[in-house]
Amino acid sequence: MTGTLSLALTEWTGRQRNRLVADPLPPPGWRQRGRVSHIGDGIALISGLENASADGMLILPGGVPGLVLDLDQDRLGCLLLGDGNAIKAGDPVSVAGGVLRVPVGNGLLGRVIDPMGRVLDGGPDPVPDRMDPVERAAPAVTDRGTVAETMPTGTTIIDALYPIGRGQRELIVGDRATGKTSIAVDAMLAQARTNIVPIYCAIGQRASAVADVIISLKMAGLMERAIVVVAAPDAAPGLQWIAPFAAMTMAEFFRDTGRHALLVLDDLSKHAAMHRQISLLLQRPPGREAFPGDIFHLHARLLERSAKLSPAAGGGSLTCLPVVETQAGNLSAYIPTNLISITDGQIVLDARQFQSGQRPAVDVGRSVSRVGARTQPKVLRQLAEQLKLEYAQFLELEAFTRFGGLVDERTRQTVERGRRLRLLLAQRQGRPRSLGAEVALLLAHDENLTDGLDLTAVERVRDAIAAHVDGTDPTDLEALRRIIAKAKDAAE
Ligand SMILES: Nc1ncnc2c1ncn2[C@@H]1O[C@H](COP(=O)(O)OP(=O)(O)OP(=O)(O)O)[C@@H](O)[C@H]1O
Repeated sequence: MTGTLSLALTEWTGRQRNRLVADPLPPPGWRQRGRVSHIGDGIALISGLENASADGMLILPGGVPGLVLDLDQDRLGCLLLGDGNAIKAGDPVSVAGGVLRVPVGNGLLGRVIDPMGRVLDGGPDPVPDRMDPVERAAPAVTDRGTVAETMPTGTTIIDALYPIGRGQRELIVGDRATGKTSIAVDAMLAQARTNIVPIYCAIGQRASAVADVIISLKMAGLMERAIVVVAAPDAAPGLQWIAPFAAMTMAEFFRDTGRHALLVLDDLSKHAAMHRQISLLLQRPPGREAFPGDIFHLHARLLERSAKLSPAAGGGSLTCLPVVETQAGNLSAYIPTNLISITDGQIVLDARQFQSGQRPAVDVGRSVSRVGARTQPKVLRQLAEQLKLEYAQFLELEAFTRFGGLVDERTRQTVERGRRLRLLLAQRQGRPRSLGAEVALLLAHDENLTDGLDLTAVERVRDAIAAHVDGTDPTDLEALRRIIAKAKDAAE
C-alpha cells in the first residue's frame, strides 16, 4: 500500500471514543493477535482476538486490511479489503485500530480510483487533502438547509415534470437496460453548465460500461472536475461493499467545503446483493428475499448523508442519484420499495416504452419528485404546469384509439397534440439540454408552433431548436420564438 492510500488508522470515531470511555480498559493480558480460522469468498473468520471493535480495522498477512463486521463471543467476522488469495487458515491477524478511512479532496478530481482511493487510470497516486472515515454520521437536522436551488439533469421530461433540487435524493429505477445509467450520466454531463462536481460510483458494473461513462465525461470536457470510483465485478467483495460509502465520503468533502456535488450510485441492487452474499457467509439470519434485516438501515444511513446544508453550515450540497434495477417492473420488491421510501422521489423507467423506441422511457404515472418542485426555474414551471396531466391523458386516449373505431374531433386533436409533445420530449442519450432549449421546446408545444408539420419534421425542428438555443437567455421568450420559427422554416 502506498503512503497516500494507506489507511489512517490512528484516530477514533465518536462511537469508538464513546465505547472506549464507557467500557473499562481491557484487562492486562488481552490478546492483541488472533488467528484466521476460516477464509473464503472475501470473508475471514478470526478467533482469539479480544480487543477488536465493530467497524474496526484488522491487518491480515500481506498487509491486507480487514473490516470487522461481526463480533461474536468466540469469533470475529471480517471483510477483506484486498486480495486474500495468499491468506490461509492459521495465519496471524492483528488489530490495526481506528476505522476505515479513504482519501478525499481536490486531488481526486479528474481521477479514476477504486473505493480505497487506489488509482485505476495509470496516473500517479492522487494527493488527498485528508483521510476521512467511510462511515460518517449524516448532517444533523440543525445543520440542514432547505432544498431551494435547482439541479438541472439536462433531460427535458425530468426537468419539466420531476425537477430535482440540490441536496435531493432521487432514485432512478427500472428493469435491466432501460436507460437508467444514461439518465444518470446525462445528469452528470449537464453539470458542464454548473459548478456541481459530478462523482460516479460504479458498483459491480462491466468495465465497458464504466469506460463509456469515462469517455462521455471526457468528451464533455468534464472529466478533470469529476471523480469516477470503480468497484469492478471481479474486485474483492469488500471493495464492492464499501464502494457507495467511500464515494459518499469523497462527495461529502465538497458538500462540507461549501461546494456542490452530484453523486451517482450505479447501482444499489448490486450492492444489496453483495450485502446479502456477505451476510449469508457470516451466517446472519436471512429475512425477506434472503436479504438480512439490516439492509434498510444500511441504505438509509448511506443516503441520509446526501443533504443540503444551511448557510451557517457552509451552504454546500450533495445531491444523490442512486440507481436500482427491478425485475419485470416490480417496484414492490424488497430493495426497490426500501429505496423508494428512503429517497425524495423516483424516476421510473418503463421497459415497454423503451422497447417501443420512446426514450428516455420515463413512466409519467409512477415517477415523482417530492422536494424539487420549488426549485424549478419559474419560466419552466409556468410552461410545465399542465404538462403532466395533459401527457397522462394523451397516453390513455392513445391506448383507447389504438383499438380503432370512430373518435370525435376533440379526441383526435388531443391525441395528435400528445404525439407532438412525446416527440418534443424524446431525447437521445449523451445530449443534455440547456434550460433555454427546454423552455423553447415547451414553448413550441404550448403555443402550438409545430402545428401543420408532419411528425418527422417535428423531430427535425426539435433537434434544430436544441442545437441553436444554447446560450440564449431562457427568459427571453421572444428570442426563443424567433429560433423556433427559424428551425421550423428549415424543416419545411
Ligand atoms: N435516450 C436514449 N436514446 C437512445 N439510446 C438510449 C437512450 N438511453 C439509453 N439508450 C441505450 O439503451 C441501452 C441501455 O441503456 P443503459 O445502459 O443506460 O441502461 P441501464 O438500465 O442502465 O442498463 P443496465 O441495467 O444494463 O445497467 C444502451 O445501449 C444505451 O445506449
